[in-house]
Amino acid sequence: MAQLRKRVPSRMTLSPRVAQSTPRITPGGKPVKRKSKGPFGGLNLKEARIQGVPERRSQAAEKRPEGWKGKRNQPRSASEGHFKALKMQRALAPVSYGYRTSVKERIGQIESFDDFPLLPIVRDSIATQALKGMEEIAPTPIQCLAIPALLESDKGGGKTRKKPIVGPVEAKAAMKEFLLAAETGSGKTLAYLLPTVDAIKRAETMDPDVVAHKVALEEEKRKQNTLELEPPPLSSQPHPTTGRPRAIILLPTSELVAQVGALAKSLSHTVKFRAALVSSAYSGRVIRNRLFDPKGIDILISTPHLLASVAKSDPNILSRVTHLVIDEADSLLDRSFTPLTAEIIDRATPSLCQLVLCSATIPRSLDSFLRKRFPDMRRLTTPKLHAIPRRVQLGVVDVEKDPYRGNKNLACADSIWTIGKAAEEHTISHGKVHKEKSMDMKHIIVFVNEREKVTEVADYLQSKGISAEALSRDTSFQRQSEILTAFTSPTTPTPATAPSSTGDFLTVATTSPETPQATYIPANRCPPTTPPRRSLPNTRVLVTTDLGSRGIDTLAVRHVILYDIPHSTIDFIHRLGRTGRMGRRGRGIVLVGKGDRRDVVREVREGMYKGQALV
Ligand SMILES: Nc1ncnc2c1ncn2[C@@H]1O[C@H](COP(=O)(O)OP(=O)(O)OP(=O)(O)O)[C@@H](O)[C@H]1O
Repeated sequence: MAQLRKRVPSRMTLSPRVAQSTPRITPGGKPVKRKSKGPFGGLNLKEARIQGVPERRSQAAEKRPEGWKGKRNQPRSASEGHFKALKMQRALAPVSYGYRTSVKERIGQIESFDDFPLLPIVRDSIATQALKGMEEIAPTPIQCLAIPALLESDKGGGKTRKKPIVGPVEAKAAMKEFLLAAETGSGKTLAYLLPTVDAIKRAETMDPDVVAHKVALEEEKRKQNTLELEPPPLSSQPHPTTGRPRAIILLPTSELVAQVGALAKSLSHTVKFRAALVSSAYSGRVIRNRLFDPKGIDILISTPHLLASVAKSDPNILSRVTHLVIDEADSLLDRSFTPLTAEIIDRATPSLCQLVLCSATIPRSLDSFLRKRFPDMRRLTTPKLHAIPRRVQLGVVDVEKDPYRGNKNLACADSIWTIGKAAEEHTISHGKVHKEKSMDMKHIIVFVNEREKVTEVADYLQSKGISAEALSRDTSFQRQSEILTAFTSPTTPTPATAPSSTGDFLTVATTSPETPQATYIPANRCPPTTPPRRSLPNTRVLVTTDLGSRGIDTLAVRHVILYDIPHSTIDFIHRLGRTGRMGRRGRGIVLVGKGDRRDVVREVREGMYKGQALV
């Protein structure tokens, strides 16, 4: 037995080679793979290779959010991850969630315009001029961010830029650059205008030329009074700012020049500065008289086209500019405008103290242009940038379904009739007399993608008894101003008195993520098909292209119809931004037909419902 034990080793004894790896080469000379599967696959291993149990993650990995797939594949903003169709287009530059949160906290600390170190005369003019007639005035988020930053930079604070990266001329050492970006209708104009006016007024007392001119004027006046001579024309010398403004505001269209110009003029009545507006809407003589008024100009408001052509014949026009504002910067720095705008910036740079760009959207192309050209630019963006406010609801009309069967014009007319009739019923149900009906006048903007379509759609709507106007580049400036006046004066009820969000919108389904493709249920009445025997007396419609989507302060507009699906989220934001301005409610209706990107519409709608920034 003892002998037997010696010859047969115990079955419980491990092989002395257990820790050695399997011979790598077979007798035939081929490499051998260790079998890891099978019932004995896990035996005789130095490490337990247990499958299905996650390895311990590194400290850095533990900090990363769930579902992290590497930096490149991650959404760069909080909302980006939810959009699939929109991600294909990716039109907008992302703004991080962390930045939005930190800005929100900063904004929360400011409650009143009194919190800004504005000159008292400028501060008082906000209530008496700029926001006349409004009760309980408070700064909006972009005003909370921009006004203190721009004022501080004028006093010498903040980052400065030494030299331009691109451009022929060397920059003055103290030039500071800002990008103001905030939702549509959020008061960006005042956000840059108030600090600019403030800076102009402060500089006035320090400009030696202006001081000398003032002294000369007073001297002349004194002489006239004492000698009692026949009054000669006052000072033969024009003001130092004649033809050489201190501040310039650039806007893409004549309509916007008129709009911003009106605001600047209203402030000038109390703050006492000279604002001049020039655009192609005015004759050559008017432009010349305004630019070379012997009393001088403090702020010039113009389009880049006009200013560039003036600068060609009179380069001095840009020689004293200390403040340059490029409003609607996403348009003025797009492919078509950039050469003109960039040339103006370059020529003004030697004297510039402050360059301010302002926009409701930061397209990716603008983002990369700015990073290259103005790497030190300070970005002031609001927490809700690129989000369409939740108070704007979006309904979808399926044009392919009955009764439209692919007829978009018919669907558009029927939507307008529904809105108009609902308003009429609302007026009647509230027992208003005929005279007061004008109070409930509905202003609707219909957006089309192509200029050629503007007149066609307007004509069709007119044939259906709807008061529709076409507004395009072909419309004369005079006519454009007349049409726009009706849409820009705030005749619609204020939010406090506005009808309920469901009361006057009978047939278009409201925004809900559960029914993103909600179908338009036509009203019981048929839309008019014969020449208009009926008409909508309380409804005015404007049919336009992108021309009417930028910057126009259409306070009276409660409804926007997207006849065509906008080409990008940028256009969605600007077009829907014509309604729901400054805290008002608004409705959008999008007409979806054959071949239209329903997935894009669905995602925009979902994003709006959740209050997310679009991508
Ligand atoms: N602090 C404020 N309180 C109330 N209303 C304000 C305030 N600031 C501006 N507004 C009003 O808000 C409206 C929209 O302002 P503004 O045209 O400057 O918006 P915006 O942000 O430039 O819009 P868009 O991006 O469409 O150009 C104007 O009628 C303006 O008078």
